[in-house]
Amino acid sequence: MSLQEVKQQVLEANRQLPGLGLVKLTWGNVSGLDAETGLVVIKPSGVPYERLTIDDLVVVDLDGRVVEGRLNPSSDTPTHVYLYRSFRGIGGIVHVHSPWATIFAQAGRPIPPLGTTHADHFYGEVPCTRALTEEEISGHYELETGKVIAEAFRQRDPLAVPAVLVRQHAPFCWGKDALDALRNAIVLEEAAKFAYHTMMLNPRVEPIGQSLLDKHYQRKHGPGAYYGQREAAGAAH
Ligand SMILES: O=C(CO)[C@@H](O)[C@H](O)COP(=O)(O)O
Repeated sequence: MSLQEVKQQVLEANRQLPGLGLVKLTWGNVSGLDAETGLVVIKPSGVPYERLTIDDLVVVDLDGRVVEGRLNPSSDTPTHVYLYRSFRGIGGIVHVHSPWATIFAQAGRPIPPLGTTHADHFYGEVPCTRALTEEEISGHYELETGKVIAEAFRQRDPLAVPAVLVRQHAPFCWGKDALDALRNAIVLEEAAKFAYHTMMLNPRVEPIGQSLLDKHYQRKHGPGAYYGQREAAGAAH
């Protein structure tokens, strides 16, 4: 994918956020990585989505330095570039304040796999990070947010569970590109809503078993994926 194509995808994904109910005002941002150049395209800070144009997007390097663009990049840019450096193989990141996932983040609770909706996209629990320390909050906050996310994935595969809840903040999701990351953000919000109500209805509910988790995750992911049409096999749905 060329840098121009990454820009187009990042613009499209950012502009879809409000209509999908994933953000209010400007409470979110999407970025995409051009693997060929190692450059990241990200939304400008504080610009309403409906006014966003491709020329407003900002291009930064993997250290977060602006290489193209007349506007300030998203305030969360240090978090995005830290995750691109930490999680090999991801090509898009979405940060939103979607209500149900944000409720879990504020409560400091992970989202357990309670059903196949979850299992189709996340191979296990979606973790919640620890809270940032006073020192981390008063330091380089957005960089420290990236570090606390990476810390939560020391024993997890970020490609198998492409989402996290940042405690007392909100979710970050990722994928093979910006639109794939957006799909994961959509599913995360649904999984969070279903999990919240399921646990309210049945406080003793247990996570699904390994066999159902394997079956549903592997229908859409990996060499044996058979969901959808052949040309889309392996693509996220
Ligand atoms: O997490 C937050 C606010 O809590 C941020 O996501 C902003 O709400 C979006 O910032 P910009 O991308 O517009 O700088």
